[in-house]
Amino acid sequence: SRLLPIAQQGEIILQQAAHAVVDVHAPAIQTLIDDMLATLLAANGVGIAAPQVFVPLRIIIVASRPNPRYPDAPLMQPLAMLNPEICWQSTDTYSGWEGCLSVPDARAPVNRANRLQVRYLTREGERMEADYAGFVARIIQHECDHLDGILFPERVE
Ligand SMILES: O=C(O)C[C@@H](Cc1ccccc1)[C@H](O)SCc1ccccc1
Ligand SMILES: [Zn+2]
Repeated sequence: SRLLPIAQQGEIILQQAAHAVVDVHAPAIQTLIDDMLATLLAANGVGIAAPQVFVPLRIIIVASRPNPRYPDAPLMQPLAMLNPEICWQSTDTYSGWEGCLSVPDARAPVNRANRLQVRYLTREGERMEADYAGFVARIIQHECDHLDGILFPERVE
């Protein structure tokens, strides 16, 4: 895997909507997922979206782990979600600190839905639908915002 450059706030790619993946099995897609994972881990992130590595595709990786701000965050195997769609989210929201690999040195409290249901394709092309809550739901909302060109400072009230 390669470490990819991470787009910083101001790059137009971060403000654009990304395109759906058509062929999940394409070698270039599989390589991109591996490179996004390596880049995410090297940057100590808990999530990353393809536009952040200058690729306008609807691919995110969710990789929650306990961290100073969220010591009780679940430790999970990094999960690639292709063409993710949040198909339901709770009206109850909660505020939590967020950061962003594309907005360095910024931390702010953001209100996010506490629970959600997301439909996506796995990297093997399997259709999945799953429920998430808490910090993992927060990461998913943050990453799906990236796919629509939205950065977390735009969510700060
Ligand atoms: O830039 C990104 O998308 C990755 C963010 C993901 C994130 C979303 C919501 C809340 C926290 C993080 C990076 O992981 S920022 C680094 C980080 C890691 C753990 C906790 C907070 C911030
Ligand atoms: Zn981000």
